[in-house]
Amino acid sequence: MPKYKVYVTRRIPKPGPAFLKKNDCELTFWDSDDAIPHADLVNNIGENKYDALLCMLTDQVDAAVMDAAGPQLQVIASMSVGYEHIDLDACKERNIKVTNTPNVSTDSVAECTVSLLLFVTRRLKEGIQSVREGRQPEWRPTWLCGYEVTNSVIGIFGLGRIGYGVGKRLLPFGPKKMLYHDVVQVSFAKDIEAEYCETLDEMLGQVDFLCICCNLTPQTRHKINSKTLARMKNTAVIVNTGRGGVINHDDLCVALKNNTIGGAGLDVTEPEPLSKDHPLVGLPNCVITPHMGSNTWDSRDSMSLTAAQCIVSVFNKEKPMGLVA
Ligand SMILES: O=CC(=O)O
Repeated sequence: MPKYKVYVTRRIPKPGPAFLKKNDCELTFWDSDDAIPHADLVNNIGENKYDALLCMLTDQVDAAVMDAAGPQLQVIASMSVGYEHIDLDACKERNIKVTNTPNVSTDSVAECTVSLLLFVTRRLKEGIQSVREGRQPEWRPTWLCGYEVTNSVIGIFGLGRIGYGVGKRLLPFGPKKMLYHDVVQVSFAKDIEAEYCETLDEMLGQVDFLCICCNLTPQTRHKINSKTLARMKNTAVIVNTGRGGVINHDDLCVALKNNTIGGAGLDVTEPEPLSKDHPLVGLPNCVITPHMGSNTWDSRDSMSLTAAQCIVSVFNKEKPMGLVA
């Protein structure tokens, strides 16, 4: 009989489940590629049935889930970097450990950020559409011109691992300046020649490219809004691979429509998924991808394994590598 029981809220890549099985765990899955509805999670987690919950960023893990699970539940391991979907206070009150999967999606998300940045600034969406719709004119000297990263000012909002990874990748393009804003100044910023801006406002007025790589917290929620957008250059491009909630989407839509900013590349939106009828979707200067920053086999296999390793570390009374709280 396996010693531990783990509830997994989705079908996930094999390395995590394989590791858990090797480490004396029996697994129960929400056997689907779609998210488990909250009511089903509360229902399925069953009192004192599970020692661990392996969840996704789409699962709202609140006190109701924890109470349904009962005191048997030792750890909630999210297969994600973000953990705003987990009620940390409720976990603390119940002495439940929370872990995430840092490091293993840094490269994939940083690569996605740079891809979006280039895609938007070089107006590739409009170019592709013109070909698809048979509107491609003969070569024209002033058609669909964008801006280069070379000699630009890049601003990184949130210089954690991913923000740093973005800076590292953009530095070889030869920007004029690299800036960052975060709650604290960090020493590794010098490796990417990034200067600290104590306030976001100080950074926004200067940047040609704003890369949003921060977490969603009460402090960052809707930090990009009509007021802050008004500080930006009308050619500036915003790329968001952090969390959709950092941007007020109504305000962004107005700014993009009025061309008071240049463009946006959004891998994360509010809400997710975004309806195809959302006003941002049809804008020529807005590229939206469906939260696929970490969609590489390397990242997803490692995220699965890391979440599993965190669970086993908690069982073994060791400090898990992705300990959040
Ligand atoms: O958004 C993705 C993650 O948090 O891992």
